[in-house]
Amino acid sequence: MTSSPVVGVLALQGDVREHAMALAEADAVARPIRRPEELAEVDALVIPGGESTTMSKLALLFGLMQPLRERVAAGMPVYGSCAGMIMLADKILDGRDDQETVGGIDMVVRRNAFGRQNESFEQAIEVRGLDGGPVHGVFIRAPWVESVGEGVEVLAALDHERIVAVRQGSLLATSFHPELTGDHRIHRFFVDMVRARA
Ligand SMILES: NC(=O)CC[C@H](N)C(=O)O
Repeated sequence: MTSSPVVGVLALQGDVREHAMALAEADAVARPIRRPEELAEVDALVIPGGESTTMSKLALLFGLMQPLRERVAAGMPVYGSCAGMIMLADKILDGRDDQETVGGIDMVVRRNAFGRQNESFEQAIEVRGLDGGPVHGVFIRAPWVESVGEGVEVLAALDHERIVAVRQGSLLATSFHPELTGDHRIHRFFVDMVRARA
């Protein structure tokens, strides 16, 4: 792909603008996505942070859940941060009973895993495959990955224990919010994944 890939940002809820700006910095064309027709037109998608229960509800209401699953099954690259990570999990813990996910990554993700004492915090994180030193990890009522299946590559873990970044094929997920830091390396990494696939 020589021209810039078109990357949608799921715009039902959450920090859409920040991701769109980070994608633009990473040389992608960003577009907000609210309808299935819009989803059909993008090369890849970012699912932002926000509230996964609300996002799930709105995705069902807007008729996006099934098209999202179909595009993921067809290999569309997707990056999910925080609530977006939850949306990409095949299985979640501590979700709402009626909460659905898009799925695609063979992992079990626990919502709000860091608990009350640690609802929001920041920590430097070494991410596999990312040059230039650790990223500044911003965690806001963040999930962690409780377990992963064989095909999932662990890219980062806190204290060698809590998994906070994973990749499975063309799907990427982080517990933290790189879009809030001004460091666009994660978005660039994702846009490179999109280019590599084209
Ligand atoms: N910053 C976030 O995206 C928080 C995620 C939120 N706790 C959820 O369950 O969806």
